[in-house]
Amino acid sequence: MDKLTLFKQIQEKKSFLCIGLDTDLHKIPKHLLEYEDPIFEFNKQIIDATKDLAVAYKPNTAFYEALGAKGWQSLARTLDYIPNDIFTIADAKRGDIGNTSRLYAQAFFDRMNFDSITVAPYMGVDSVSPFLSFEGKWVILLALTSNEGSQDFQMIQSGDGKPLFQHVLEKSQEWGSANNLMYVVGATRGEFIAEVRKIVPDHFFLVPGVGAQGGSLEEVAKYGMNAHCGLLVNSSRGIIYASDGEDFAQVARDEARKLQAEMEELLQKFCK
Ligand SMILES: O=c1ccn([C@@H]2O[C@H](COP(=O)(O)O)[C@@H](O)[C@H]2O)c(=O)[nH]1
Repeated sequence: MDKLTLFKQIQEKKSFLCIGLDTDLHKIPKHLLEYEDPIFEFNKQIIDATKDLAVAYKPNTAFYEALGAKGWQSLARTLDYIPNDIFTIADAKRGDIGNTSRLYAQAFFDRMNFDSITVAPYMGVDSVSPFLSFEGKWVILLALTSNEGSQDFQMIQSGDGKPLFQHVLEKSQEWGSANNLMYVVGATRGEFIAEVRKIVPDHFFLVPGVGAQGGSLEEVAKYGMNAHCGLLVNSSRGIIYASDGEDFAQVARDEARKLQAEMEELLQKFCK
């Protein structure tokens, strides 16, 4: 999916919501365990209940990989079930020496046909470029993550006074463009979102950290939105585990709807 198509979806749905499918056998409603593939059944019902409110779905691959071959199967079935006009993100945080990265890219882009994958920048250009060579696909590079440990390396200042995340943003612009490269910027890092936006004015950000991690959606939109919205804001647990009863899909919809309604107002206010 290209940038303008993504923006069109955002305009039509009045939403920049990404729903995280962090589906855990221990957290899904007990009655689903009777199904042959409970993970897929859960995802299917969440997708059915929210597909008019979300512009992206983001399965975090760890939740599927942990289940071995069966988990990979549930992931593939889930991906196939997501409507074609909704952007898909493999939150896999990959990156290795070039020939290995190429195989990761083949796995997620050819074998599974995800639109995008999250990639760690730490190993540099040859670890990221193989993902960028896939026409029509996106790399979402970890820039400033939402977790506490982001302080450990991403905030370290080099001799020129710039934090490491700034080097990641600047250097990686030599590798890709706003048409195939997005950045992960955590909602919990509100104070830095404006700075990041100055460095990469046109790129989309994938913003995790609202909901369960406590980041502010209003702040993210105020400091991060650009003329094409430029934001995909993710919520996983806050939506998919809002109820563990038989009503889980309806309650997930209610939570997604609350975020979408807020997003509609924020788009009117800041998307200029
Ligand atoms: O900086 C990052 C990068 C990725 N994540 C992932 O996003 C979701 C967040 O889930 P919530 O339940 O909405 O907190 C999860 O898959 C993380 O692995 C992140 O949180 N921060």
